[in-house]
Amino acid sequence: MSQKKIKNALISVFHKDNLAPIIQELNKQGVKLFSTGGTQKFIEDLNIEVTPVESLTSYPSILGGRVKTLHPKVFGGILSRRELDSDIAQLEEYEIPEIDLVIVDLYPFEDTVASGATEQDIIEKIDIGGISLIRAAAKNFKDVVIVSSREQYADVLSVLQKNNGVTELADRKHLAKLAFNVSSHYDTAIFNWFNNEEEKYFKQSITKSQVLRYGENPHQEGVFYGDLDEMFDKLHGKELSYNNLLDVDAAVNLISEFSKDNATFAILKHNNACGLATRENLLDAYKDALAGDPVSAFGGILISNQKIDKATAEEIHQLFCEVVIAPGYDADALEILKGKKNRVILVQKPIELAKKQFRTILNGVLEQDKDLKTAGGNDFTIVTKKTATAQEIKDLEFANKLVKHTKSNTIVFAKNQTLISSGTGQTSRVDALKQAVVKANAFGFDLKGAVMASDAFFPFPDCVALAKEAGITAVVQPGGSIKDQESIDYCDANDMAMVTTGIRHFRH
Ligand SMILES: NC(=O)c1ncn([C@@H]2O[C@H](COP(=O)(O)O)[C@@H](O)[C@H]2O)c1NC=O
Repeated sequence: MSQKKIKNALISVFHKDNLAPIIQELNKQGVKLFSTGGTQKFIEDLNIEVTPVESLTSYPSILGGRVKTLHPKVFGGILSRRELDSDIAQLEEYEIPEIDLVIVDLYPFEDTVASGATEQDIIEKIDIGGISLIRAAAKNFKDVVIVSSREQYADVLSVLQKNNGVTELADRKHLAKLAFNVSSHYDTAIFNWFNNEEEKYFKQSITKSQVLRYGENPHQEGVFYGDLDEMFDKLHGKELSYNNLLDVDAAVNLISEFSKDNATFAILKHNNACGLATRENLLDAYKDALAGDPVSAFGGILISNQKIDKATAEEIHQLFCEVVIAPGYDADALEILKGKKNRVILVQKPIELAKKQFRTILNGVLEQDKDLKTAGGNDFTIVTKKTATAQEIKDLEFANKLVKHTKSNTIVFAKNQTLISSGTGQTSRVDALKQAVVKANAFGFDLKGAVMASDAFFPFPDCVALAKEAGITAVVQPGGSIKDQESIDYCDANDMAMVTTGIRHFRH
């Protein structure tokens, strides 16, 4: 029979918030309530009759709460198949009541780990009875309703109200699916807490998702697994697409390199910056970022490290751009930016970015630590006779931050805290350099006095020679080539400064 009326319910929840309405509804419908210690007290405080689970099991809660519902009288009532005469006969024989509804909210394992609790506290927050109740009730969804999270209370309440406690098979099966989502997520979190040794296993569980319009191209389906609301407040515009999300990721990672004390604006296309500038004020930072490559900026992703004001918004509004990201917007600035219906406007919340990266390859997954190292001026080793000037050092730092967030092979030219041009994602470093020169020339930039950053070492002195020809006066690179000295000798012979960082920034 697909329709079931609830007669008996077992309620055992850690967080008691939002529980009252559902308890009151069950009471109204004459459902008999069984419950564990704290939950029982909560129900009693509502002046609602409740039977302690101990009087069902004839056992007290023991071992400090480690065993309270783990008993055949509880699990028999949940797992019995109502259509099987032998199961029903056994329930009668052992005086086990059928339990048709189970509400559980598990011990907060993840929050406990995140709080920096001791190992013993964490272990005590591994819920055993609750997870068993969830799995048992979900397995027997044909007869039992399982509510496995506080987030489901509102939906379940409206189903109960609508049908006076009668549930449909489809609803119960859906709740069973949600229950296994909860239990598998919970066990993944526990496993990953243990999974810190040499022998690694890949297990991730993300319970939030967003179906995207399509993937990278319209013929590909796409889904984002994660919680965008945790990172951004979306104030305006259409849904973010798969490609938008990749650009947004690149943008927030790039901008995280720059201190909020100085206004910095970046424009990205296809995950690479095509404009970046740090200035005294945001308007200038935006204008100079745009000047870097106004052609590529069309349809780009814009990100600022400071609140966007009206003057900057007026300039941005002239440009067709897909997404604007900032820590905030002045009210008049926001009104201007909302002037384009589809333009996505995001407020970036101050949350920490993930420290691990995963990507699928072949028939598996690659994992690595995120590239979180950035060399500052103090980490630079000057390897040439000529020292870089104070301004060049600032520009070298700037260019080196940028190179780290650009597809390899890459060469970045910068001057006065502005991206002049870059060569991105080329199969040879020389080609990346040539591309950067062509782009700088195309937009009328004078490379005289500009600096150059390279994501990896120079295997030959050809790059510094081409850079010299273009007008570059100082270079930053990781170093480490067996032929480093040839590039250094070239710089020494040609009045150029070179610094090394010891940190390679490949980005494949
Ligand atoms: N040990 C058991 O048999 C057991 N049965 C239910 N729990 C959990 O106990 C909590 C509720 O406890 P209380 O009602 O006493 O506040 C819930 O998070 C539930 O998942 C148990 N605790 C942990 O394993």
